[in-house]
Amino acid sequence: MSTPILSVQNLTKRFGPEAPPVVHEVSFEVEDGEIFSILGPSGCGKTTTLRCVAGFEEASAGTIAVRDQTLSGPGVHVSPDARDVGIVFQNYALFPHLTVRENVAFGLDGASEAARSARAQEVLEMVGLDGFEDRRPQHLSGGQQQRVALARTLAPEPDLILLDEPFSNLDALLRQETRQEVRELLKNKGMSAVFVTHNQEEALSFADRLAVMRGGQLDQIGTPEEVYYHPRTLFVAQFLGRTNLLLSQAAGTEADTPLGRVGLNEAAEGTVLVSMRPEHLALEAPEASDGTVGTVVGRAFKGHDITYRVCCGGSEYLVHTDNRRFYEPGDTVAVRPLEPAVVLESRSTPAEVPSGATPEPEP
Ligand SMILES: Nc1ncnc2c1ncn2[C@@H]1O[C@H](COP(=O)(O)OP(=O)(O)OP(=O)(O)O)[C@@H](O)[C@H]1O
Repeated sequence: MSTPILSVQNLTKRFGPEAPPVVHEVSFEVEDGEIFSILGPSGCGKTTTLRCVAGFEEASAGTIAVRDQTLSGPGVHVSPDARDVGIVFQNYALFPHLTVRENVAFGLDGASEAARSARAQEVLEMVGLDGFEDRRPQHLSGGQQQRVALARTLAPEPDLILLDEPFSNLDALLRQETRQEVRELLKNKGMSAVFVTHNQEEALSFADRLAVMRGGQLDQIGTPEEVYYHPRTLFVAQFLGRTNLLLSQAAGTEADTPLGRVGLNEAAEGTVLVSMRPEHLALEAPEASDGTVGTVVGRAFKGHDITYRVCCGGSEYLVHTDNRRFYEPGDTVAVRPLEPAVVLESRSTPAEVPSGATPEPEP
């Protein structure tokens, strides 16, 4: 396999010799051309990890290498400006007194002014901002400012770019559009990126792979599909979207759950907590199903699909279905699992966690 563009091994960062680590033995690798996201709740250590990679923070332990060059390690700390890494901050940090073109040309050194200006122009065209070169940043929309910040980072063609919550200042529609455009741009240029966010949907739709972080550690690394459909911990299962938890008795690759006997994604024994996404359950007419009988207690119609809340055996479950068949609150239905349940390695003992639908993930 080729050398990863970024390799972070056992990175630990503490602010003060006696302070507890805010990043603790974090390891991950980013392949060439890959968009990698670090996803986690506020305060879990995402920005600190990114700042260590950029060189703004000195690692307390562990190593950081870009291609074959060690940037941080025992006795090594390469300064930020000597790292071939570009960074896009949350607030864009554009210079208000410079034009868009000047902002982009600012980071290009070595060349003549004419050459820098020409390069800035080229990158501005690439991000769809030709025609805006002579404006000042405050006369641009949030999405356009975002693209100026990105153009400024792309102009020196760094090996790797780091993005810290880059879309957080944009409204929902603009955020979706901008991140699609940025993703296409990075992919067209074959650039590698590490992108930090607390927004689940953003990480799932923007990244090729993501790491879920909590309390300074990485719980799981995988593709969006892997972490969403095969969460390894209770935290990952709950943080990535709503799910149903089922306290179950496992015997090999099957378990008795409150929704009947189901297959498991991996062998387990004894009392286990398993997760089943709402879209992996079906609602059926009870007379034509061998599913678990329950009562519809709520329904959220979303146009293309419907989420039902169904009460079975005293617990409420979420079932996400297409809208070919309608049920009303009060209807008797059968709930049938469509896919194997996912065994969670919960850090809390399963008995503390009741069966049923999880609440809305934060934030
Ligand atoms: N310079 C610093 N000195 C002391 N503590 C710090 C410093 N910078 C960050 N921290 C602490 O480290 C922890 C992790 O912060 P960090 O900014 O990395 O989290 P985050 O996951 O990026 O959060 P957010 O999404 O809110 O930005 C927090 O408890 C924060 O208070």
